[in-house]
Amino acid sequence: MNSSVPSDYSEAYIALGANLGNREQTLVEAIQMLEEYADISVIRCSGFYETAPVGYVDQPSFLNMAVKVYTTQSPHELLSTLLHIENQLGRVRDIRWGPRTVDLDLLWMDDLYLNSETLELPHPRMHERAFVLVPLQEIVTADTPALFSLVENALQQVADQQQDVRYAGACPLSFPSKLK
Ligand SMILES: Nc1ncnc2c1ncn2[C@@H]1O[C@H](COP(=O)(O)OP(=O)(O)OP(=O)(O)O)[C@@H](O)[C@H]1O
Ligand SMILES: Nc1nc2c(c(=O)[nH]1)N=C(CO)CN2
Repeated sequence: MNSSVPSDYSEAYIALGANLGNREQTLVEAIQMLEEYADISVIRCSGFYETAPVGYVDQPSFLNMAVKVYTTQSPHELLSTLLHIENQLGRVRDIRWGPRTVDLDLLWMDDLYLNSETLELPHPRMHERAFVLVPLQEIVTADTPALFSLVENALQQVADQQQDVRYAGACPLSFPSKLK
């Protein structure tokens, strides 16, 4: 648990990915849409990473990144927010792990372990995906020790994937704090 998070707020980490359309613009729009919620404050944003598709490989390469937010939304509310933003940005679900205009996954929220029908925390596949771990490593600090160690350890396990994840530039957004 990160003791520097303002009281009443949760700390959450979100992975973003896109491999259809104007990927960079869509990812930026998704972050701006998150920031428009009065009860979500984007704290930190990784750079963009060009990544080879994993799982279903016959599809274009992805742009991936990760953001850290503070929020007073509950985990299920935040998941609904992410699904709503995906829909607003034109996400269509057909092939599992297939091409998408945008994907928003909730990776971690405080130090919660959840296993409900619609939400698992931490995200059950994050530790096996360099396209998640490399951007996440950019924004996680030792103030969040459980996540920090998870990322360090998991990255060693996926060292063979690291050539499939290439830094592609800084996030152009900055976030004046909305927190009181
Ligand atoms: N931590 C989580 N973050 C996002 N979705 C989750 C999470 N845990 C469970 N889910 C559920 O997974 C469902 C499918 O999500 P989605 O279509 O984005 O999967 P995917 O991105 O194709 O695959 P993957 O889950 O392997 O990343 C969501 O509707 C949601 O209910
Ligand atoms: N490189 C990359 N591969 C993927 C991605 C992704 O975001 N990036 N998302 C998937 C489903 O969550 C499946 N495969």
